[in-house]
Amino acid sequence: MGYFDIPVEHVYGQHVILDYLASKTICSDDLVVVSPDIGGVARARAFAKRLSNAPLAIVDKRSHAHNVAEVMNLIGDVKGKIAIMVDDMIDTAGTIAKGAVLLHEEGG
Ligand SMILES: O=P(O)(O)OC[C@H]1O[C@H](OP(=O)(O)OP(=O)(O)O)[C@H](O)[C@@H]1O
Repeated sequence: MGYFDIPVEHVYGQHVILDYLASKTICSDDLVVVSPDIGGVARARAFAKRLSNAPLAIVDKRSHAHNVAEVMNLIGDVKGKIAIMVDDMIDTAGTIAKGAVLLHEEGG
């Protein structure tokens, strides 16, 4: 698969998380799935569809100039909801942590 010269199987963990959330019997009206950046929208949307078609919200990070702090805006409504952020990887955890702060500020 690109970077390897041996056979590689891509193992998805999504069904484990979906089973866990199903075990919590949370009404889908109380959920919102959040993409922590624009690049993850398709992934988060696919996850939301599998979660009883839960609504979607998106964190839009913008930096208006080099070395200027990012401005984070939320597209969608998380107020009073259980927000589930979906991303493909964590490195420094900056993306997911800043996203969580924003969701909290927005009432999620
Ligand atoms: O834990 P962190 O250090 O924040 O890194 C993880 C983030 O980096 C990647 O996104 P990227 O910044 O490449 O943006 P993209 O997915 O929109 O291309 C990845 O999709 C995560 O969102």
